Amino acid sequence: MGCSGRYCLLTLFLCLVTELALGVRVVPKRKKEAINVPDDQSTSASWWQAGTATPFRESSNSFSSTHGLVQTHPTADDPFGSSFGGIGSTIGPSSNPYGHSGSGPLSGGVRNNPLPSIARSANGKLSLKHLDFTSSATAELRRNPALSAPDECARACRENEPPRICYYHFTLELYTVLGAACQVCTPNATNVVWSHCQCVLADGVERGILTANRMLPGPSIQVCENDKVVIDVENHMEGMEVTIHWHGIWQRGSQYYDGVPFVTQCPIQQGNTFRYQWQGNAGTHFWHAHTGLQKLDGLYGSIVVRQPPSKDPNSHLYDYDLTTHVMLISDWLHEDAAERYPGRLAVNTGQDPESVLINGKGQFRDPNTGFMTNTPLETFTITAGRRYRFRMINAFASVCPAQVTFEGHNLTVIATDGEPVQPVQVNTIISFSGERYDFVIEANNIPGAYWIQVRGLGECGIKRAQQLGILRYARGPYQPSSPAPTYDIGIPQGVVMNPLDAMCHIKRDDAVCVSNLKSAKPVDQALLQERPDVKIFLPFRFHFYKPKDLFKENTYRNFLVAPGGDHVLSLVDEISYSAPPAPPLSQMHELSPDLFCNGDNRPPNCPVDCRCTHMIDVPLNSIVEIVLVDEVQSPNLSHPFHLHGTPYNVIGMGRSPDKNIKKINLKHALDLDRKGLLHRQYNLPPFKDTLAVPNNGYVVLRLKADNPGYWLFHCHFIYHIVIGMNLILHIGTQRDLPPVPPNFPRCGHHLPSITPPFYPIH
Ligand SMILES: NCCC(=O)NCCc1ccc(O)c(O)c1
Repeated sequence: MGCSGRYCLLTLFLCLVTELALGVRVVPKRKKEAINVPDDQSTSASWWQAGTATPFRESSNSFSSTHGLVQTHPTADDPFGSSFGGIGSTIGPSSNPYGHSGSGPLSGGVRNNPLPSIARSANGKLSLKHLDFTSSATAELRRNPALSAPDECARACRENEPPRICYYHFTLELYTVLGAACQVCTPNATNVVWSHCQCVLADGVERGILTANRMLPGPSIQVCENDKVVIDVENHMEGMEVTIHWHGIWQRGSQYYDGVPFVTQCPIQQGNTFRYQWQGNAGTHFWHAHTGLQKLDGLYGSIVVRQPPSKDPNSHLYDYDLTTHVMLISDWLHEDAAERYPGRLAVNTGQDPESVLINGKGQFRDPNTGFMTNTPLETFTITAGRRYRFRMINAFASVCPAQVTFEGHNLTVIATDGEPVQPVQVNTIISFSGERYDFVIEANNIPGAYWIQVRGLGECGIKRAQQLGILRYARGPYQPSSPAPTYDIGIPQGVVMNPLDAMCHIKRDDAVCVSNLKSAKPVDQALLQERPDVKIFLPFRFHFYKPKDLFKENTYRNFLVAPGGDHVLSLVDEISYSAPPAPPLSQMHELSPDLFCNGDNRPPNCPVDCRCTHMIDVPLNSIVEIVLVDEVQSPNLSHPFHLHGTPYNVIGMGRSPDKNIKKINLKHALDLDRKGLLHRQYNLPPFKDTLAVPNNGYVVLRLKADNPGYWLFHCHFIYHIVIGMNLILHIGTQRDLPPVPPNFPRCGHHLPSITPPFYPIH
């Protein structure tokens, strides 16, 4: 059964046994030419056959496939056609239950199918596999004819087309990378079995994970602007509660479905299903768990809300906007994220990831043995002469910035965090947890295969975490001809989008700061008046505990053991956020006002133990300015702050102009502001919802508070969230909110009065 190679399935399992001591599943180093199994081949078991040539593909330039889904336009370069205006057909998941190609472990064979709303499998039967793995999803779609399936929603968007209701069902489970499902996904298996393959490969290293629908990333949501998106989240994670946040979706009118635990909802209990529903604002977004550390264990996936080309100011810059050209990058551990929290002192210290994944794929070189896994790398296919919109999502959870570079190709940035910007051409993009960058790649090089490098920067430099992918021209070779870039000898970086030095005000041609970007859509003039209605300075830092203060008897203070062994707590405006026992959005009247605090109203025990629900009230429709000031005393960190509910405009960004100031702080920032020395520029400041505050620097943000609700504003690093680097921006009053949905789940303490014991009954 496909076990013809030198390393058949059985051998591999023997390898596993011998490698158990390492806890790492590795395969012997392969001949160089076999490093990257083209992902179109991953319908075969070729990735198991380490070291062997891949017979029918290495020499083949055709689209034909010996099994699985068949390319229906075998002679065309690019079978997408151009009948859908500037967008091109948006396809891929149409024949793939995994959502975009990258999300399915063995996807790729389904790439480039033209736009049928229901895919045909090789045997010609209509395939319903996109519906879900669960019969409940299929049942819901059958029951309600108003609902559209994922593949029907992932389409080219047209003006005047009626909106759809797009239905998704996520089943969340504890699961395994390289579990026994991977034995089922063998060659010669029928297409149906392959299509339902539940094998998660990640970087080829075995571990326990959390999954939605047994995929990594989880299902991709790809819809058109104005579609209604309905997601039933069924929690089957043993002993875990969960919420899912739809990062970048504003939730106007659907405040209850923002997915922040104890802010907008009670977490979904094990065994329960919670129905999220919202209408998406256009752009590249993503979803992820917002509870605990679950996101880092695999609970994330892409969201793309497309528009008719006429509504995108940059649509003339690209020919195709394919479902398969979503690039979700994530950092990856080889153990549960909770193993690093609060943090260990001897082995596996700190929270830095071992690895990086591109659409859940990658390879890993074991630093102890030098052995490298041979799992498939993500491959994006393009055709010479065409221009492609790529949608990059930084789903990192750790503190590492990510640097993305494409060999031999410029990147024209056209949007960030879902919002269009005037195009700028760069060669490499540095992004932080929670950011999205959309860029255009023109297939203008020699048709071949080119490396994609994603390098973890900052603390990730210690373990040299990186990942590779391949940009491949249709009908060209599958393997890049150049040597694989390494961490230390990478693809030349050229012009950098988002340089870490944040030198944004000098003229330079080697970098573009976020604050240099110009919005490609108009900015409300009211936002740009000199005096905002509300101005909020928010310094943030760590509190470094002395261990003897931290471990006092009868105290249980929150902390993280940072990579250097420091025990730290997060403070925003000297307050460490702790969640209330029930969400203010739905149960405010039951919450004691004493729980809440802010800079004007800190609890009496501050700063010694300053934990409370940090909440700042701003009036509905006010113009708000927020100045974030990095008071963190560590040279390596820039903290990305994400705002729920509404985007902000980036008015300014920088560092102290005073060379004598070694470390910026609130007092100095106030001083600079008084002197008019905080950089502000009002000419089309870009919209963002996640922005890294430069190390030892500041950012100036503006927003119109016109979406009432309780919106979390926080550092997007997952281990900083759990030690309190959050606050709630409360816009408007209870009266401004839509009513609590009927039967909305409730939570809170159970502290009844203590009743006296019964008299014993004889
Ligand atoms: N006196 C400098 C030492 C220092 O800054 N130590 C903490 C840095 C830190 C904190 C939290 C993290 O999550 C992290 O990765 C690194």
